[in-house]
Amino acid sequence: MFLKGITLQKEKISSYQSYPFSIPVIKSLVQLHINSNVTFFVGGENGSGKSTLLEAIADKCGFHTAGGGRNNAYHVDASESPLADYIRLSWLPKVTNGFFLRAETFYQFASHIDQVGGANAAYGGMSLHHQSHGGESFLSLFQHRFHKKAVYLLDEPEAALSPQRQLAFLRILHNLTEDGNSQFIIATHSPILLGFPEATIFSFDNSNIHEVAYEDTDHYQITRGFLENRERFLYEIFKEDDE
Ligand SMILES: Nc1ncnc2c1ncn2[C@@H]1O[C@H](COP(=O)(O)OP(=O)(O)OP(=O)(O)O)[C@@H](O)[C@H]1O
Repeated sequence: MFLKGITLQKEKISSYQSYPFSIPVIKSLVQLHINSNVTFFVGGENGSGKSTLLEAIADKCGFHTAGGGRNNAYHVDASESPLADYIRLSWLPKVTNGFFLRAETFYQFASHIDQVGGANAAYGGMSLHHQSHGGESFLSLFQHRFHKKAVYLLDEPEAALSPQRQLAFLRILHNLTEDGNSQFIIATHSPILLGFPEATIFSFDNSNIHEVAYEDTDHYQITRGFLENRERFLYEIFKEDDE
């Protein structure tokens, strides 16, 4: 583990009226202690601030905020992270290797790798575009590039992964983190990814960031309820419309 904590430097903030400080979880953030090699950010409600915080961490790490590593300043407009200047990262030890990946920019990222001749061993020996759709190239990236002491920041990686590939991704996550050489922070809505053992899950619901057990997440409970009794579940939600 490398990144141990994130502190909001409140003394620098002059107003909480506008983005990003108007987001409840950012407003209430003091310090977030990271204590696992795999940390998840979840929020039942959309727009709870997960991407905002992840992007600020990426910016602070020096990663391209459109998604990518330090040397991947490819042409997708990097968004300014208005939060980055207001957070402090605590490291032990500090690492500079790593990667920020956003599902929606993965396609552009694959193009960039093609352009710079990146279809080499680091990416599985073939163009990412030629590896049957996003899902496979995505896994190829994890398998071939993620092997150094590094911190990886992933925003909804499940968007490019089928359920089987999410399981394959869990195996890669296991292999990369068991020796402590890699650290991941992942914003996700996937009940499969969240099931990674010994991960810490931080919920962004109810206006503050707090740790939750896997079984207590909405993602687990809703998926379980749905799969266990789909007919009943659907009856209940359709009934709400009819009332
Ligand atoms: N650049 C911006 N300027 C102003 N408001 C923004 C900006 N980016 C995001 N927001 C708003 O900030 C809030 C938090 O957004 P964010 O994308 O961080 O949430 P999230 O938890 O990642 O959501 P989701 O689960 O839908 O991906 C949302 O209300 C969003 O509309």
